[in-house]
Amino acid sequence: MNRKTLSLSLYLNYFVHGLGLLILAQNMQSLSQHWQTPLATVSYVVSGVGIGRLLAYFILGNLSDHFGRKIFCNVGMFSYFVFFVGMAFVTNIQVAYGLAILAGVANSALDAGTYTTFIEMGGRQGSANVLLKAFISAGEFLLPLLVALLDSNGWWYGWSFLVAAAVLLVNAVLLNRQTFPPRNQSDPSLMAKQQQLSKPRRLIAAIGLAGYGYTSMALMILYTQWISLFVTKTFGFSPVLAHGLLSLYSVGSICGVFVLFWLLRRGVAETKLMVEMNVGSLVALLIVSYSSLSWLSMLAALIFGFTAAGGVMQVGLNLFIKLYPHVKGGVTGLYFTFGSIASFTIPLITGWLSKQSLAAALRFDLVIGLAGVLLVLMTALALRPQSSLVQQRQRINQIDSQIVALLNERFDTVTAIGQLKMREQLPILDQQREARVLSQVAQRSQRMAHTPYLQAIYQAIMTNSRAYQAQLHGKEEEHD
Ligand SMILES: O=C(O)C(=O)C[C@]1(C(=O)O)C=C[C@@H](O)C=C1
Repeated sequence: MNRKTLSLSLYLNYFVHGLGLLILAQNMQSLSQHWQTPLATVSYVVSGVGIGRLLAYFILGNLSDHFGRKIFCNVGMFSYFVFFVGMAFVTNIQVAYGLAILAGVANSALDAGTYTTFIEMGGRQGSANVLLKAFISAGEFLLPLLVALLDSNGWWYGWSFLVAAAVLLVNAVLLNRQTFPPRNQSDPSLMAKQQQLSKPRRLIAAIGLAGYGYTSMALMILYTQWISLFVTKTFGFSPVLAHGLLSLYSVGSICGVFVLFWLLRRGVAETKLMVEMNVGSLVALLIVSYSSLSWLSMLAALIFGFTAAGGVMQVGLNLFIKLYPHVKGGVTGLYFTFGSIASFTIPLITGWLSKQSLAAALRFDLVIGLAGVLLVLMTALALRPQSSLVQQRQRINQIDSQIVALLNERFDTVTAIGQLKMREQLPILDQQREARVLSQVAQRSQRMAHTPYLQAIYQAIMTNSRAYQAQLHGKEEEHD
């Protein structure tokens, strides 16, 4: 496996994905003319992408755990290829909707194949996954320029689709020459950490992270959808400044990716980063929501992009994958399904809130930001390193709960034997049987040093079994 070439190829797919994310929205006018339909119909077609994601993420993520990552990178590339070429020529709305769904499937397949591969390559803290965000942003940055270039020269809009398809074609050759790292392999130190974590803690962290899959996506979507309108109507900002707050957010986001990548490489704890970034984005959002000072809003927009869209969502996913290293694909699918639910529900919720006021719609992002902070705090607390005494005692608690359940079962059997003995008028004490039980304990014991202690414990158990049987006998006799 040539790590550099494989990484480059995986990154290149995300550049194309960045083009794909905006290509329909940026070509709405041309598509509506070509299809001879109103803009609203084109917008309806765009919603197909979200449906495709929602349908595919979980399924494809799990399948990638069984069939390997490479197949899913290929499925993603092929589906995107069909989408780009098909969308350039299609005239039928139903087919266009089908192609949009396919783009959502392509996105899911690429994620199932790529995020998992980067973790399996074993880079420090999965920092490579954060860099994927930079390639997405590069695609999102270049696409509007490409569309504008075609438009200003009066060239066919379909070229923007074919450029994306061509990059994919070249990359398919590049990617298929590479071998992928073994699937679901786990770093032994990671496994040890994961085993030390008690089940309830892992579950709490998993709930926190799944919730964060929703809030992290919702936070970004809501801001990008409403910020420009909100500041224009609420504070009377000029259109240039209003759009500038979105551009500054993008600039902040790209800077954030590189800083986050660097911090993760230096070994900064992921949970610490997530808490700090989320608190930072909540503060920045508070300023954007309430400040009418333009310079302050600009600064806050930059910080918000840096902290909310600088790859912190990817850090959450890395953490989640490391909690369940045997099902990396399934976890990726689950995390992004929550993200897709956010993309689907936020426009609906905020659309409804905007009827009340634009401020209500944008400020709803504060509620989401606060929920995000609480979820990452919950995750960080669950994952915090524990003193070894506390940790070992927790392990003992787990073992004890299993032992007690087994002892209950043993006592149920002792009860049954006691009743049989009473019916057949046999004595409670059976010394031969007790000697046999003790010798079996010695045979089964895996540590010689433990054996006499285990036998003493068993002797105590049997003495108590007899006491229990005698008490039952007493009760039975009372009844008689
Ligand atoms: O096997 C029996 O006869 C039991 O009653 C069970 C049991 C035990 O706890 O294992 C209890 C008392 C006897 O002296 C021997 C064994």
